[in-house]
Amino acid sequence: MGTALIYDEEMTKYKLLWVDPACKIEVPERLTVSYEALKNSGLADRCVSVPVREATDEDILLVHSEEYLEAVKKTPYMTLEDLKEFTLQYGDVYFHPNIYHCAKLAAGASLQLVDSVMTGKVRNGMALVRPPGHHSMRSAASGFCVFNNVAIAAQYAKLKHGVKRVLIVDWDVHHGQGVQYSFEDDPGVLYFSWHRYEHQKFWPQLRESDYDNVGKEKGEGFNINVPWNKVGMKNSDYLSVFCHMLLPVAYEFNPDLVLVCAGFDSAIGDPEGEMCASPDIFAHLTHLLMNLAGGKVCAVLEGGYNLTSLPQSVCQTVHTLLGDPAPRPANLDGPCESALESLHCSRSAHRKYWSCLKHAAEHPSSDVSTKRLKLAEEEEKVENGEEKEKAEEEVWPEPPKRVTAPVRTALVLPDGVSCPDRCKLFSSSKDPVIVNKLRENFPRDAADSDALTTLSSLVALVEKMEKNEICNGLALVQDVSMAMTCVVQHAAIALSNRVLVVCVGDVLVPAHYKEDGTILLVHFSNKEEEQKSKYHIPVCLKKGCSDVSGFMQAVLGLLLPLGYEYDPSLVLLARTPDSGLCDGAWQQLTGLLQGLAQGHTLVLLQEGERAYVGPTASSLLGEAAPSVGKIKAPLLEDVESMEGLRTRLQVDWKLLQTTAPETG
Ligand SMILES: NCCCNCCCCCC(O)(O)C(F)(F)F
Ligand SMILES: [Zn+2]
Repeated sequence: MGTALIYDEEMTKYKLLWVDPACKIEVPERLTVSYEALKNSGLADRCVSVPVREATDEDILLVHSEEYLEAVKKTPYMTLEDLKEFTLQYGDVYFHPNIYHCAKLAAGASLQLVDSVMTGKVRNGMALVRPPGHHSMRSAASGFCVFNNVAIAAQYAKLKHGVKRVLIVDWDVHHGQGVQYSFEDDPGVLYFSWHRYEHQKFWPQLRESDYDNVGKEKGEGFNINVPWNKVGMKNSDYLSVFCHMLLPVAYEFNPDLVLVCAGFDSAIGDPEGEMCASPDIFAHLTHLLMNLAGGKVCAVLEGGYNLTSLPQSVCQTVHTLLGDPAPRPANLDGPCESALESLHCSRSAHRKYWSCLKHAAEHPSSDVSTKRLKLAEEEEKVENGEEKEKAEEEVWPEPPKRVTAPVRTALVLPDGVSCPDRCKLFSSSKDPVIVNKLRENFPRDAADSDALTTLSSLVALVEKMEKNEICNGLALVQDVSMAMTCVVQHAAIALSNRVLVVCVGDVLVPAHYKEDGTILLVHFSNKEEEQKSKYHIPVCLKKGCSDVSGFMQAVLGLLLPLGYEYDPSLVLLARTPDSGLCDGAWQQLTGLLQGLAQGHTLVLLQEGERAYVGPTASSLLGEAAPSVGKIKAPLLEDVESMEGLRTRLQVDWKLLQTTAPETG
């Protein structure tokens, strides 16, 4: 299934008609440069074009009051003076004779997107709209927003498509207070937002945007705020919050639909956000959401004011929605102290609502306030001192070209095993160089020509992946350990780069691999094992991988952060029949890991597990993994051992941190 793209140039036909410094950044060019970038890169033509429609009164009244709608209906007939007058009653927003029409199109576009995804016409999609929506409230416009596009879409999905649980991820750099107000008492809508806050000094300067606003009544726990109390947040800060806050809760919530308030003012260069995350981070944020809700992800444009980073971020998002592997993440040097502080506070505030956070360390409330005071004082000093250079002058490298490999998924299968469609059967040309090298390294197995054939095919496959001629692969082998050793040896030498090896079940890990960081081995099993070193990490789950909750929490909170920080050029994923891992969790793992190494994932399955060829291939082809259902509380002893592992590892692996290091 494809990716919908919803855009209509009518939404560029309104603009600010008077002088207002607060609103001048919201210009029609935001939409035109974004759409042009999608056209010029060929991405638009790869999408399914879905037309906009006007939201009806009924649609709009799902969120807004009649009096507000009636008032907005009058604006097309207002004089300039009346429009100015009308605008004064709201904050940081402007009206225009054509904005009501465009606001109906923006909301209608979001509903068209929900329809296309919920009816299975497409798998996911993006709506490029203006005016944006997430600030507008039941009876008020705010922050360039007139109707709350995403809030209307969420209510519409519940009403028209019987969706029970909607996850709204708001990665715009401003707090979507309008969305929070709409759903704060609704356990059927989980709203997650990070936003520039600076201890309530940044617009809209609301006390209820802080981390302790968790929702109310039946909606308690279903509103997550992660305030950024400093500017300059980077890729590591964003990935940390996804891995340690959003994703664990999202998997526990188990949504039927994911809506994204896709604002890109959280990217580098934006005058509003003043953050430092690079545009390609949105490829990873999008990828990390795509195995939720069976892949039903609807991204709706919100903010984004730098006319260079905005189109780049939009393209990164659409590339990933189309299934193209994400580029390797740029310099992840660990979250900053302020981000860890916010992450910790948010996790603590939600401890009692989410079992995945139940063991998040308690945060003594006292020292937050003193800390807050201290930080605020420090900031005063800094501001008066140096002149902040303008965000517009920031420069950053163009996101790397995302070339799709000619072959997506290649399979090495023994005779008689059928190859799933859309996969390419692969066997090496019995390259004598490879065969001879194998004879040297595997004298005992050299006799067995089948093994030799398989191994030489594997080595040839890894070489094709390295050249990006093939994206990912799967092999059914007699002996997973031996195959893994062979690939590891070859990869470490040939790739002269880094290989992440993920073992599920009791695979005999390559004994003699070097300790030089060319291999990072993460081994999931139910056997207590001493952690050998920084690069050999045993993750012990009491009930092994049959405990989906423990396994998924370990994947999200340990494996993903490790993998991102390690930034391998190849991911080798091996499982053995005894692993006990269920299909869903296995496909989630295979799906999530494709966010690394430009999607170069090689899966090794034991001969006897040919039943896994199909499901694994579908995940390698980029199909969303089936949901694993509502994640329950992991076993206490598993949580304790994982927290212990995290504490030991975070010295070397900064993306594992979830709390600010204790400062004096
Ligand atoms: N320095 C100018 C002050 C601007 N203050 C208002 C900011 C509104 C942000 C709107 C947005 O980006 O959140 C949306 F997604 F809604 F468009
Ligand atoms: Zn914004």
